[in-house]
Amino acid sequence: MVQLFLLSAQSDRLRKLIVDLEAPRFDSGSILSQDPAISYIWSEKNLNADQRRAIIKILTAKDYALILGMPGTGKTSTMVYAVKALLMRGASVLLTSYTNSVVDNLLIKLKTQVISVFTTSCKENECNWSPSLAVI
Ligand SMILES: Nc1ncnc2c1ncn2[C@@H]1O[C@H](COP(=O)(O)OP(=O)(O)OP(=O)(O)O)[C@@H](O)[C@H]1O
Repeated sequence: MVQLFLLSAQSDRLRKLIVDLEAPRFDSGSILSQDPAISYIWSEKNLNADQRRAIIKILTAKDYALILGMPGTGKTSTMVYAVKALLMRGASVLLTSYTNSVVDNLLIKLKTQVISVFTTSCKENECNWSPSLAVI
């Protein structure tokens, strides 16, 4: 919150987004890049076209991305693959929600999906558990 009141370029940008409701920006150039996270999303067969497009938006967001969908349309599943793609990039991910049950559902799905990302950092039976995923 205090960031909004500071005199810096970053705070100025935050004020434009939050107070002036300026539209968020997306990096259209990186869609064609060699980013493994984007390649992974293009190749993931369990995603439909809308889910894939939503995750590409998340991965190319310069400010933020909002995903909107009717109940049961696959938002939670989309977030699982988005989190996996972000972790591939080495990003830190904070999961939070208005209700505990939404976070619980996400974690149940992440349990089967994200473990493989964590285990890639295992060497000789010693795992370096990454603190990249935080849950509130
Ligand atoms: N691409 C897909 N192909 C087939 N089934 C899918 C796909 N995406 C999601 N589903 C299935 O659709 C159902 C609803 O998905 P999900 O829970 O992700 O939706 P949601 O939008 O988060 O739902 P809610 O709004 O109720 O929280 C689940 O059974 C999920 O496995």
